[in-house]
Amino acid sequence: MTNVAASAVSASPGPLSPAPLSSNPISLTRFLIEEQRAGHLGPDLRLLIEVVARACKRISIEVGKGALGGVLGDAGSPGVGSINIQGEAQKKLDVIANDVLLEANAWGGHLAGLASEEMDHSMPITDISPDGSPSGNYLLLFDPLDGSSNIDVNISVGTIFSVLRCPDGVTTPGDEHFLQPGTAQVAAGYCTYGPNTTLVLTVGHGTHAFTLDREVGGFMLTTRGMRIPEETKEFAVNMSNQRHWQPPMQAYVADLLAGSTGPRGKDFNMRWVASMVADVHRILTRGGIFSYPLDAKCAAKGGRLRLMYEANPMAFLVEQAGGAASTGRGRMLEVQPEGLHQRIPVFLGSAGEVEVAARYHREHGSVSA
Ligand SMILES: O=P(O)(O)OC[C@H]1O[C@](O)(COP(=O)(O)O)[C@@H](O)[C@@H]1O
Ligand SMILES: [Mg+2]
Ligand SMILES: [Mg+2]
Repeated sequence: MTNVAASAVSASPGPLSPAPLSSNPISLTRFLIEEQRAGHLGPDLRLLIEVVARACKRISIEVGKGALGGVLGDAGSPGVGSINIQGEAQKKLDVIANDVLLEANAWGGHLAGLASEEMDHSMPITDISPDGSPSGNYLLLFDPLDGSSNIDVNISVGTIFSVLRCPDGVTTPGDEHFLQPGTAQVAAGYCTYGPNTTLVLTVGHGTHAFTLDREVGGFMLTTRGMRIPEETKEFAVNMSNQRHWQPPMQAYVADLLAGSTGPRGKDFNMRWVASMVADVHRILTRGGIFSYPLDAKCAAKGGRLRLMYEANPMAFLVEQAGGAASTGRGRMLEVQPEGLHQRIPVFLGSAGEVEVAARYHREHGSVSA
């Protein structure tokens, strides 16, 4: 059978022609089987990732319903609302996405336990599985819907996840068993629900992107081995927090803003989606630095972003794409977590620029969290 799209492309070569469509796209399933054959993951982890990907597909459908599906707005009853463990108002889609991930993983997620940004404590799978037994040896952590503040205005949101091993001999894991440094992650990924739905994944052998083919109903490999350029002229930060920043961040951003007239000797552009998934996806695609530093507003909590649900999985993905991830004081993945919902300052993206930000932290006084 002729691939009509491919032949149409090849009939009009030229500098503006899109790349020819592959006539034989690689599905997520086939990719994972190839990774298993290469010894990069075992069958249980492969199936666990398939379950999470299916859940993300389901969340994508829910997000896509928008105002027509009654999924926008706050969770809870009108005027009362619902507050999560983070002290943040929950959106209906925060709750829906969390429920989708819980249900998917209770029915065969190959897990011993899971933890969610939206839940006070972790949950052993024995509490939710149909037959009351753990179904595997892994621990799954997720931010079911990242960028909640963007849901109602139709801007990209996403799901972030991280997979750890359940410690040997533990069949009913508690919160303490999840407190492993990011270097212990065996897989991490996110799914962005934007103009298209893209799943970005690492099992420790590169970072790869899959786009949801809505006609086929599955994720197809669209970028094998994402690479973040080492240098950049683009930064992402919530500038409205500027007056609350500490001296190192004040100095760093002042020099970025000074551009070609300052010590950096080049002009920088700024982007801020306010959905970490979307900002990180841009950086994985074309480079840049993403930062959420410590500021006076979040200092008591240790930072704004969550170590276990946001910073660690993104740090793993970024490092696997040749980038770097830091707290400003050290490598993100080496932080020993002290709490399931711990927060942390984040600098990640192009390795050269992350090192520059870390240097400002070394040279302009210490960060106090
Ligand atoms: O409100 P701000 O300061 O722009 O913060 C935006 C940050 O908060 C987050 O939305 C937090 O995620 P949640 O929506 O999961 O709470 C990040 O995605 C994003 O980088
Ligand atoms: Mg989030
Ligand atoms: Mg969230």
